[in-house]
This record gives sequence, C-alpha cells and structure tokens, in this order.
Amino acid sequence: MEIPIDNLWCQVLERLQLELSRPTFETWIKTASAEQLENNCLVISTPNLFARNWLQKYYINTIARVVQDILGVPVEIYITVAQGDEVSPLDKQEVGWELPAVNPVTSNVAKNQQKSTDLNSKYVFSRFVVGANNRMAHAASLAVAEYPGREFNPLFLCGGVGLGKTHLMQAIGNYRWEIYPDSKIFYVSTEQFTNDLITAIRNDSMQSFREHYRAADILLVDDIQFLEGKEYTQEEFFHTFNTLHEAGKQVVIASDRPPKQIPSLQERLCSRFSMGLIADIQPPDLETRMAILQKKAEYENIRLPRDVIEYIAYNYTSNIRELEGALIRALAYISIWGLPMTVENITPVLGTHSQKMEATPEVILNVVADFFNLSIEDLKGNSRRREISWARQIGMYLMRQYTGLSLPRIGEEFGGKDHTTVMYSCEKIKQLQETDRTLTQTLRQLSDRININSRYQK
Ligand SMILES: Nc1ncnc2c1ncn2[C@@H]1O[C@H](COP(=O)(O)OP(=O)(O)OP(=O)(O)O)[C@@H](O)[C@H]1O
Repeated sequence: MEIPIDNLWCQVLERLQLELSRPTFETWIKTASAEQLENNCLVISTPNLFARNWLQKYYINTIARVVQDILGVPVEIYITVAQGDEVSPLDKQEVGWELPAVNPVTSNVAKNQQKSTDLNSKYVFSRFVVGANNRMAHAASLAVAEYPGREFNPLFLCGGVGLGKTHLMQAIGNYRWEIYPDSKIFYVSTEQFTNDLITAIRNDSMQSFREHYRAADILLVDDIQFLEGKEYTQEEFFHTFNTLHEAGKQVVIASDRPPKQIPSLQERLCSRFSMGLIADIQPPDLETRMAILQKKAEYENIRLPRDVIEYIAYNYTSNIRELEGALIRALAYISIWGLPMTVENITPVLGTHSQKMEATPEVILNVVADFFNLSIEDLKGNSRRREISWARQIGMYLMRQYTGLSLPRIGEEFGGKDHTTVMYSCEKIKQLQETDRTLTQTLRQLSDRININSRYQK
C-alpha cells in the first residue's frame, strides 16, 4: 500500500463519480475526505453526523469495494465526523431520525461474500409498493419467486427507466435466497454478461464461463436491450437460456422495451423471450408515488408531513429513482440548514421540477397583477418603478414555465418587450429562487393560484 492518501482519495472520488448519481455523489461523497490510511484501515471524515450515518448505512460497502480495487487488498473503512464525534442538534432533532449503529464494514462485506449473489438486500417485496401501474408485474414476480421454473418462464419485465424492474427482479432472488440459502441465484446485467464473455474468450476459458452461467437455479438478467447489435453475445446467451430453460430453471429478464422492439435481436431469442410472460410497468399515478415516499420514510424512521409528500410526488412523475432522489436531497437540505421539514423549506432545493400544469398568458397576467396589487396595464407598460418591474420579471418567468411560448412571444404578451429583456428576467428569477426563500414562497403561491385559475378555466 505505497500510494499516498490524497492520491488514493482522488482515485476513489473519480471512480465513485462514475458509479453514483450526481446528487448522491455531490451530497455524500464529495463532502467527505480521507484522513488516515494505516494497517489496512482507511479513516474517512464527514462534515456532520447525518452525513456519517448516511455513508455508513448506504455507501460504506461501495467505498470499501472501490478502495480494495485500487489497492488490491481488503481495507477496513471507518467513518468519523470532522472535529470530534459530536452530535449536533442539527443532526439529531429536526430530521427526527437516527440511524442504528452499524458494525464495521468488514462484517457487511463478509456477509455479502457469503451470499455469493449480487443482490441488494433493500430490494424485497415488502418494500415494493403495488399500484395499478405495476400490479401485474408484481404478481407475476411473486408467483415466480414462489414457484420458479413453472408457467412464467421466462418472466420478461419491461418498462421505462427507474420504474422498479430491477427491484422486482432482485426481490425474486432475495425471496428464494431467504428460503434456500444454498440456491444459485445469479443477478447479472447484460453488460456484465458481455464482459464475462469477452474475458472468457480472451483467457480461453469458455468452458468455465458456460459452466458458471448454466449452473444457475435462477438467472436474473437486467437491461437485456443492450444485447442489441451484439451478435456473439446473443448467440451465447441463446444457448445459456436454452440449457437453463430445458432444465426447468427460472430465467427473469428486464428491459426498457418489449422483445419485439429491441432492434436487431435475433428472431429465435425474441420468440423465446415472449414464450413465458411479458409484464410491463407503467409510470405510477400520484397515489402510488405518495405511497412510495411514505413507505421509504417509514423504513428510514422519518416523519414526513402530508403536504411535503404531496409536493414531492406531484413534481416527480415519471421515474421513481428521481422521486427518491428528490426526497434524499430534501432531507439533506433541511438537515444541513437545520430547518423543519416543510414545503417552503424544501422548495429551493427541489424547485418546481416538471411543472405539468399549463396555463394561458391571460391567466398568468391576471394572477400576477392581482397578487402584486397592480393592473395588467402596469405589467404591459414601460414603467420602471421597482415593484412593477419586479412583478413583470416574475410574470415573464412564470409565462415561460407554464406556456412554453417563445421569448419573443412572451415579450409581445408584455406589451412588446424585447426577447432579451424576457430572457434576462427568466434567468434572473431562476437564479434568485435558488437562494431567496421569500421569492420561492412567492412563486409557490403564484403557482397555486395559476393552477387553480387554469382548472376553473377549463
Ligand atoms: N413500486 C415501488 N415501490 C417502492 N420502490 C420502488 C418501486 N418502484 C421502484 N422503486 C424504487 O425506485 C428505484 C429505481 O428502481 P429500479 O432500479 O428497480 O428501476 P429500473 O426499472 O430497474 O430502472 P432502470 O431501467 O434504470 O434499470 C429503486 O430504488 C427502487 O427501489
């Protein structure tokens, strides 16, 4: 272990940046630093207890794996809080949660190694919220978990990004593994399968590659759409599939689209993928999104006010990973600033993401004029009085958000203003709302009024 600690940490950061989502990396990893590396033990320091607990709970194994990869030896990771291990009020009370003490990483790593599968223990059926969007996929997965290799073989799960395919697929594996810890459950991404194949060809070890995959009791293959254009991998996968299927072993496949829509997928694979059950997952409705947030909060022992759940669920509609990411960001933000969990407090960090409601320019002008106690003529006119030009800038920003009109068209709605004026206003309000909480609140109130007025107009 000759490598200087700064250099090691830089490499760790580079690797984690590629592996983790941006919010996760920025919030938890980038703020940590490596303090000491001695006797195969790496001490990492975090800015507060909240961050320490979070890293300890969710990322310690990932960090340990990456460090081990770089150093070539297993390393124990200890996570501390900078400036002494003190609990600040911010860490404990406002968030209303405390994570249980976790044993040193070695015990977790050892446990995962014993498990010999690559399953995430969070992905279990009890943590999966069932709604109209995924009822069929959930029921089929549970059936497969209870009776693998029977009627739904293969089970083909398909649906858009971040909608729970991996969760369900791994839930099948975890369920079986709980009952039969000796069963061979392989979870593999198509990319991993391809890489293993390439390595086997390179090392002249095709025999062991085949023996390995064909020994599975349950084979879970994620992101099968990446077979597209990989002729040789398709060929090899076809034989693996056939061997397992003929032996009555269960195959579960996930994809972002149905087999027929995967370009250049061999016809024989396409028909095999379709011979069990194809179950699709649609984006969840508002109630299901709220239930997902609620469940997540319960698991983490966090109390979330209903309007906060509604707010996040309303704004993040099509990807559950993003929905969860929004909750994590909100939690981090209120924790760091020591604020109570309210909609007003989390708006700056979440913004008005994916505002779906549409409104007419007329509604926006009316609402803004009314809110600021001005007339529509004031908004359309050329007065430079501060309160008028402030209301005008907010109006332009909202019109851009709600109508999708071009900058010149918005200029026209405001009495023939130049498009650069509109652009400047939109940028200014967008930037200010990140730091100005009064403005964020104002925008929220205006948005509520616009939504209500638009509803009544329809
Ligand atoms: N119905 C659900 N209930 C609870 N959590 C869910 C549900 N659906 C998805 N999730 C969570 O959303 C996140 C993303 O889900 P997952 O990774 O399974 O999506 P995916 O469909 O496999 O996405 P990708 O196509 O990007 O691989 C996970 O943390 C998962 O636990």
